[in-house]
Amino acid sequence: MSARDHVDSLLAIIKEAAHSALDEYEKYGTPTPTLDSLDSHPLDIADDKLKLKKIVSKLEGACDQLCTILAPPSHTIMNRSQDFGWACLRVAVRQKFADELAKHPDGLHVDALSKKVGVHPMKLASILRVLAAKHCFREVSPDTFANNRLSINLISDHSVSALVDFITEEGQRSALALSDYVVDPQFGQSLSMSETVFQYRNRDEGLQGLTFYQWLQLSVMMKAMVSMNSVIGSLTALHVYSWSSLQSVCDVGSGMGGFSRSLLKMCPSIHVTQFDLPETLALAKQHWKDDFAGRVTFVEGDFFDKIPVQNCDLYYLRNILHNWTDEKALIILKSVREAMGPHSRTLVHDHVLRHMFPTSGSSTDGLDMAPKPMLPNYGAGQIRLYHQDLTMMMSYNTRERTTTEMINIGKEAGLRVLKVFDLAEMCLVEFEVAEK
Ligand SMILES: C[S@@+](CC[C@H](N)C(=O)[O-])C[C@H]1O[C@@H](n2cnc3c(N)ncnc32)[C@H](O)[C@@H]1O
Repeated sequence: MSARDHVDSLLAIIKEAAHSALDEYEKYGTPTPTLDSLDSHPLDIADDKLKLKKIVSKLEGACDQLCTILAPPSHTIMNRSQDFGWACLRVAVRQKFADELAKHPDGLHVDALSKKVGVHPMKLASILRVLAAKHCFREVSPDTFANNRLSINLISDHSVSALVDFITEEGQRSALALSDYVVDPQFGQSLSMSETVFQYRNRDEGLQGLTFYQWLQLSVMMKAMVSMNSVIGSLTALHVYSWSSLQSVCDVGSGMGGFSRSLLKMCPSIHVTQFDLPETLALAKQHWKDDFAGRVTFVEGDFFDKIPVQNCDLYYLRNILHNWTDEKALIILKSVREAMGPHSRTLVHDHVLRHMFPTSGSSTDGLDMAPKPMLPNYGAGQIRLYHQDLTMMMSYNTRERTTTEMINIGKEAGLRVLKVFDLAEMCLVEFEVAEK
């Protein structure tokens, strides 16, 4: 295929995907918002954005591939090495730019904004222009900026704002240390959870031995996790799996119970047991108070020891296995297997690694595959998945798994796979007991 053929095929994919995205917005009887709009569209807050997410993977992947084919390579490499957007987002969130601009929908000059946010007007303008060039905030007249569809997500009470605060600190610091870490004779070759990039860059601070997980203030991580789950559309799982036929669900490593809460709302006859460590459940209970009284039970325990919640219809594990090594993930699944009755099911809800090439037939590991000439894994259309994989490595010395790897660990634990559901960024793998 020539470059011209590639470009023509990519343009056709982009046109078709862009029109499908417009259709998704317009299904709600409301036009697709422009970038200047400050109103939320019903689709922005819908639980089920799976169709749009799949379309956007295609669109982002195809647009990036098209520009990469046509731009001079040095131009592309330079753009990718010099991306300060994350640092500017961090300042915007910390100094509450969007909160102040929300009081001035027609815009505020940097001289006036500077007095409110405590950043020198010249520096403020440079930071805002980096962001506005990528459509976050808009410059309405010289040096006068206003909020737009993206920047309103940075207002402090928006869940995405907490996520930006979290991601732009720890992740970026570790990423900077990565090139030294990988060649360090001790840390670079280690797969121990106590010798990650995180411990490497804090090695003079007496943190050795403390895992990233232990170090994090539980509440900070939990707040960020709630936002993360909403951004990546975790609640889509409610709409692709048949929950209404279930009566009892054990949420294994339930955290703050974000998923259980939505499940209980959607299915009035379900009873949920939240199983987690005592310290996490103590925090979770503060959030739950008496909500759903009689339909939710809290059980403290350690999934490396035993899950004392027997014979539930379903054991649900969201964001659990990926921060443990294969050896530890196997112990967790064996505990789940022990708790399961002959008709119980287990649902693993995790990110899933997609290779750059098809592994069999027309699909990679049972997942959707991008149309040619796109990379089968959607390339830049799934970049967050590869960043997530790197985050797992830098924080825990673990990684995201392919569906085949998940299925194999399940098999070793005595579970047989029933179905894989592709949720665009994450997936659900449903298991039953292998031998009843
Ligand atoms: C990454 S969070 C996921 C929380 C939740 N499933 C979600 O998706 O929002 C991992 C959870 O596993 C729990 N956890 C960690 N070690 C555990 C253990 N040994 N036994 C039970 N739960 C544990 C943590 O307390 C935390 O709530």
